[in-house]
Amino acid sequence: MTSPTSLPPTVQPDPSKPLVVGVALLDAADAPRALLAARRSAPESLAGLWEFPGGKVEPGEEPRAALEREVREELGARVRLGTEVGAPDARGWLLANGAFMRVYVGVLAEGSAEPAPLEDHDRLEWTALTRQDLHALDWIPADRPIVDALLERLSPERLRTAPAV
Ligand SMILES: Nc1nc2c([nH]c(=O)n2[C@H]2C[C@H](O)[C@@H](COP(=O)(O)OP(=O)(O)OP(=O)(O)O)O2)c(=O)[nH]1
Repeated sequence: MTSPTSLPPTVQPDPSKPLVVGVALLDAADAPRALLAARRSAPESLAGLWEFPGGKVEPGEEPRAALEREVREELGARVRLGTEVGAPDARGWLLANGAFMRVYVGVLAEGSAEPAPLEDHDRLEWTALTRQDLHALDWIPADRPIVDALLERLSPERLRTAPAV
């Protein structure tokens, strides 16, 4: 399946949509080499596309707590979250339906189970942190700029001065 590489320019923010949170789950906090990409199994419109594990923040929930919950439910794993992958808009990354998504880097918490595709996904892939390998996946189009921002942030030059997580 092929998908467009960018969002249509007509997407408008929709404040009625709940915030979405996603994790850029790395294999290591120091000198990471791989990112866990997850392939959606539903709904039909998104099935087969790759994404950052996560989901919608529930009313009254704090974004990071929501993300820890989503990772527990979807992957059966516990994460240690780091800082946010900064978006051009303070509200987060604009998605195709007008919702915003905030993305945090993270690693598996000590003693966590290995992630498994328990809910919403049919495949998980530890993918090399290279432009070529990451963009070879058929991402939800709105996620491609986030992949680029992540690669920029994890560039060797940046990692020399700031830890990944
Ligand atoms: N989790 C996630 N959702 C994304 C990404 N990119 C993107 O456009 N989305 C969209 C897809 C969905 O419309 C929405 C997230 O919904 P979801 O189905 O993952 O949320 P959820 O787990 O809370 O599910 P539900 O309660 O609605 O069933 O954000 C991404 O990288 N990760």
